[in-house]
Amino acid sequence: MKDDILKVLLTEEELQAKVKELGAQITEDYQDKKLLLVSVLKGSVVFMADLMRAIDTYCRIDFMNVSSYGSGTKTTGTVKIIKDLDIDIAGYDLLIVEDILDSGKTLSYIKKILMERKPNSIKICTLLDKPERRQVPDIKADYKGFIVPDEFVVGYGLDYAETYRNLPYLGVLKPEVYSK
Ligand SMILES: O=P(O)(O)OC[C@H]1O[C@H](OP(=O)(O)OP(=O)(O)O)[C@H](O)[C@@H]1O
Ligand SMILES: Nc1nc2[nH]cnc2c(=O)[nH]1
Ligand SMILES: [Mg+2]
Repeated sequence: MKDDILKVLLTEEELQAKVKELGAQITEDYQDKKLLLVSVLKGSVVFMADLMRAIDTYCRIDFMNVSSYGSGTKTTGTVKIIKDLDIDIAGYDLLIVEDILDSGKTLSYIKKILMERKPNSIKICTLLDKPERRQVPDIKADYKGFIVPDEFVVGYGLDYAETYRNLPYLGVLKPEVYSK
């Protein structure tokens, strides 16, 4: 698997340090709130698992599965709900946890449908932001780890054709991997 990586963009240490920083900020901001962390499957699970342990205040967690990329590297533009939340979110302070904000279609769709359910507040925490590829201009992250260049990145939860999610770092694949 390592042989498929062209370059490492963010090391395991850099990722872990940033997650600690984000967790500390969220801990401070949500002291007197009813925090519900909403992880968007599957990409955000690795970040979510680390982030929730870096947060030192009361919180609950829930998961939603939405998919728009299929097995390719380009958004299909259509976001589908595959699994909805279990919890009724009325009265909660939601923090949507995402691995990457790219075209913005996934997060703008999720934010819109969750706002209709009248939570107390909704904010977005994304580990990665790829602003050069944005198609929905008004979607912004309230907490952001790193800005990444316009390249398809894998690892730390992010996949190519459902593979590479288990890499502990973030990297870019060699071009020949896509023609396999
Ligand atoms: O800003 P966007 O262009 O919408 O892209 C971001 C979304 O794309 C990926 O999910 P994907 O739909 O590939 O599913 P996955 O999380 O299961 O990999 C990623 O995890 C984000 O959720
Ligand atoms: N794996 C992966 N999924 C994405 N979804 C949106 N952008 C990306 C990306 O750069 N990599
Ligand atoms: Mg995702």
